[in-house]
Amino acid sequence: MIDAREWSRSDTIALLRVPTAEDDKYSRGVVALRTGSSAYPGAAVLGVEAAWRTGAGFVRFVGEGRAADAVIARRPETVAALDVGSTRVDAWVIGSGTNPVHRPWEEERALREILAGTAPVIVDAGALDLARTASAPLVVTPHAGEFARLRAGLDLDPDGTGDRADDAAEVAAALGATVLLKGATSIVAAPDGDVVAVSAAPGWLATAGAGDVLAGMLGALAAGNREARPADTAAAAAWLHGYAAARAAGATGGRTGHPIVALDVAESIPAAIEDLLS
Ligand SMILES: NC(=O)C1=CN([C@@H]2O[C@H](COP(=O)(O)OP(=O)(O)OC[C@H]3O[C@@H](n4cnc5c(N)ncnc54)[C@H](OP(=O)(O)O)[C@@H]3O)[C@@H](O)[C@H]2O)[C@@H](O)CC1
Ligand SMILES: Nc1ncnc2c1ncn2[C@@H]1O[C@H](COP(=O)(O)OP(=O)(O)O)[C@@H](O)[C@H]1O
Repeated sequence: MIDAREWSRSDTIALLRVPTAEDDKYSRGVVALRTGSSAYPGAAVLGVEAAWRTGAGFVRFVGEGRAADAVIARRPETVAALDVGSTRVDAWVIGSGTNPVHRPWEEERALREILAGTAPVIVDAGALDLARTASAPLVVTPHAGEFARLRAGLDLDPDGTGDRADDAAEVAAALGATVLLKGATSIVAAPDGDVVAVSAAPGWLATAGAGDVLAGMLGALAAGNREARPADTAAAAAWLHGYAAARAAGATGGRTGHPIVALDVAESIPAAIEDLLS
């Protein structure tokens, strides 16, 4: 049984970058999201909002129709187009708000190209089935239901051993990728066998769209920390996500707090970062 180390507030602070006079919008990190769909346009909005609020210098959205319109209506700072061409991308986010059962072949081809690239890719929800085909550095972000499906796709017992750290480490080794297994306590397993547990979040965070917010945050942290280990970036994103949720819910300092929605978490990220840096 793996003994997962608990990820801390100070571990998270070490991954937060304060921009300097030498920075520009590109050096702060360019995130591209290929997320959302006509069925789930909101997931695209949540991820884009979270990426901006986590401090990305440039957020691109790849898509069209309802999702692209909703993204631009909420965040006109975003550059939306049908592809990124040869422009710089420091990290990709794919899969949130998509369903592999309804994936057109052009979409699948584009996702496979991203997964064959060199920039790190955050693989969420409806793109998880493609993770095993990737050569790019990956962080996969399944919830418990998606994790069981991911294991089945790797010919592993979907139920695992019941020990989440062991089970996540097994998937990380099988994929050669970092696994962020979400839950009340999230587990981050690196392909080298290192496992940490992240438990900064209040129960109020169990709300639809919270995972879409996390994917956008992780994209921004990965884009801004290109030298960091993907597992450290993933753990820092999960901790900051939990802390931003606690702040949004008024559940810090031992207080019980109140209900929140996913967009509240994204909006609370800047103040959460300010707290950590002061
Ligand atoms: N506003 C938007 O646009 C939003 C868009 N979204 C997008 O929707 C898409 C579908 O994502 P999804 O997670 O809702 O459904 P799916 O992956 O099909 O699995 C659901 C089944 O898995 C099981 N299950 C077991 N454990 C579980 C757990 N811990 N957490 C959750 N489920 C768990 C459980 O089975 P049960 O336990 O009920 O038998 C459940 O019935 C995806 O693209 C996502 O990005 C959402 O983010 C919402 C906001
Ligand atoms: N009981 C809980 N306490 C704290 N955080 C939780 C709890 N349940 C889920 N979470 C967190 O909420 C988020 C839910 O993500 P996910 O299931 O992907 O939702 P969605 O697909 O609707 O965006 C994850 O970050 C997870 O760690």
